[in-house]
Amino acid sequence: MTRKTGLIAALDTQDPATAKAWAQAVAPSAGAIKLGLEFAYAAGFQAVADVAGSAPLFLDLKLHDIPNTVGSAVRALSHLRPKMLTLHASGGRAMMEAARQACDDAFPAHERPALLAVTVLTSMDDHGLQEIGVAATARDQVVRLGKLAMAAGMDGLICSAHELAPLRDVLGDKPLLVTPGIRPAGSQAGDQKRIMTPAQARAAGADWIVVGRPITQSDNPAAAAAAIVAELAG
Ligand SMILES: O=c1ccn([C@@H]2O[C@H](COP(=O)(O)O)[C@@H](O)[C@H]2O)c(=O)[nH]1
Repeated sequence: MTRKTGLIAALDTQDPATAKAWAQAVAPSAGAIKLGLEFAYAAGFQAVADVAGSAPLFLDLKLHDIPNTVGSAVRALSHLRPKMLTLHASGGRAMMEAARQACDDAFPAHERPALLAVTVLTSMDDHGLQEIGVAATARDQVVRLGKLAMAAGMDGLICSAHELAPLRDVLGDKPLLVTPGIRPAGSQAGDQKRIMTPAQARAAGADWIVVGRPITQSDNPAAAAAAIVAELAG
């Protein structure tokens, strides 16, 4: 199956004016903008709504709490009409099912966000997993949590590009697979551990790649985003 891989630009800042400027800069290239914990905590949800006004919103709040609280949080977020919303698969089946139910209740059918379960953060490697008591490799843990998330009714998964092939082998074409940890050749990995270039992620079968600092910390965010999209098309 041939996939078209889209770009989601991660706008990690605390400043609404900066986020708006970046959103405008990447608008010709990005299929969605990602606002997450840093921006929501610093600027508030009205600012999230303002910045997202003109672009599809990937709301990366990585919900992780007891089922009742996560379900209520999904209901409380419904006015933002995100295109995608994240939660942690490690919160377990009942938590994800509560999010699914809340989403189906609180959103009109044609405006339901894709619920995406974070499997293993792309900043973690096998050693980092061992430190928190997970003996499995990152790859095996991603597949284990990916299967659980899809059984709990999630629409897709957040994973690194390294796990795309094993996930497709086990879960097929249905899940929306979204990969942060993307670094164009020559850019700094920073805190990301499981990385690939945009072209490698596309070849591996990503539906979306998420790119933040290589765009926002460049001298020209519009050109950086356009170069990534050109790499995806090439
Ligand atoms: O496993 C995950 C889940 C989410 N993220 C988010 O993606 C962006 C990546 O930003 P970069 O600057 O390109 O590293 C960031 O907002 C994370 O919160 C992730 O990196 N890994």
